[in-house]
Amino acid sequence: MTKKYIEGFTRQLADALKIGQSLDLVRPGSDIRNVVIAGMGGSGIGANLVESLTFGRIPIPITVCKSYNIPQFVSPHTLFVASSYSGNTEETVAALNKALLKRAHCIVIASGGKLLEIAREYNLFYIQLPSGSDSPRAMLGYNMVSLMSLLYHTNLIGAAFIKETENAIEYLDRGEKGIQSEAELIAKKLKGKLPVIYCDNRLYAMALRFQQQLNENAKHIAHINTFPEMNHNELVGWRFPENLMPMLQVIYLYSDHDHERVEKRMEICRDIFEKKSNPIIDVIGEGASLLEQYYYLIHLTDWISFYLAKENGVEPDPIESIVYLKSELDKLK
Ligand SMILES: O=P(O)(O)OC[C@H]1O[C@](O)(CO)[C@@H](O)[C@@H]1O
Repeated sequence: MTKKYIEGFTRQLADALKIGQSLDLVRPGSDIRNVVIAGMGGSGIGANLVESLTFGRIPIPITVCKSYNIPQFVSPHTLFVASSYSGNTEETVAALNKALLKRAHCIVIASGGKLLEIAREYNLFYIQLPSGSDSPRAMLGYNMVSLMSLLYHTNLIGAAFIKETENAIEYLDRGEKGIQSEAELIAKKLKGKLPVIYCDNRLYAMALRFQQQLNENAKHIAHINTFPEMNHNELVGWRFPENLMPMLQVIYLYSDHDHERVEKRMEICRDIFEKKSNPIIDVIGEGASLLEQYYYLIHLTDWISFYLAKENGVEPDPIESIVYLKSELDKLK
């Protein structure tokens, strides 16, 4: 993911809002009983983030689908969104085809490819994203805002996300320099270490985005887990292998929506982790609402992955191992 996309994150959000506001979606009606969003990698993470942001706030379940298969419950009462920037990712295309067979209410988000062909063939509603990027992970702003716009136009969420996105754009633009310097400092601390990202379960999708960006941009392995679940298992594993302990670098991600008991748990565990490894890096979401804090954390952690790529002496854009994997898979078709 090239630098210009990280720099352009707020412009992307602003553009995505315009696209979202101009949608002329025929409402599926009140018979929608669940939402399923299919997407992989850089296009799937937007679904995780939106699912997490809406958790406890919308009356029907959202399920994220990251495979060739779809849940058995998909039916004409399902709002099924197939999201793939290229429109050609085989798992997402397969999932959409299965949802069509189940007569789900299908919608496509893509810049082109097979998904748009299917959308046109079946007369599905679609959001066409601007083409030109070869990194779907760089289009997260479009992806998230498109998904929230769809939920808004189908009456599943209110309009608050629009104002919150506008607030975040202003806040991030004002704080850009500070965000970059903080990211650079954190990246230096991560060099040569295994990042272990912990947070409240509420921020799971955010930790996943951070992990994926470290993987693809910095070519760096990372581990994530959430509180309180990790207190019931992983905590006990903080003993072996002994020679790995000094290489672990714990990063705590925070939002002000973290559960108060989780905050206490994280503080008790701080001592345990710091005795075994390095002082914990605290990364705190800034902004008034959870969505604003998510945008802040996305932007900051994108920059961390960019600076860690620099520290590692690699280009953030290419994903050679994935290209190799896909070419090998193609031979087996
Ligand atoms: O958004 P798309 O085009 O479906 O791509 C999904 C994922 O597939 C890849 O293009 C390759 O696996 C990733 O870079 C990307 O995150």
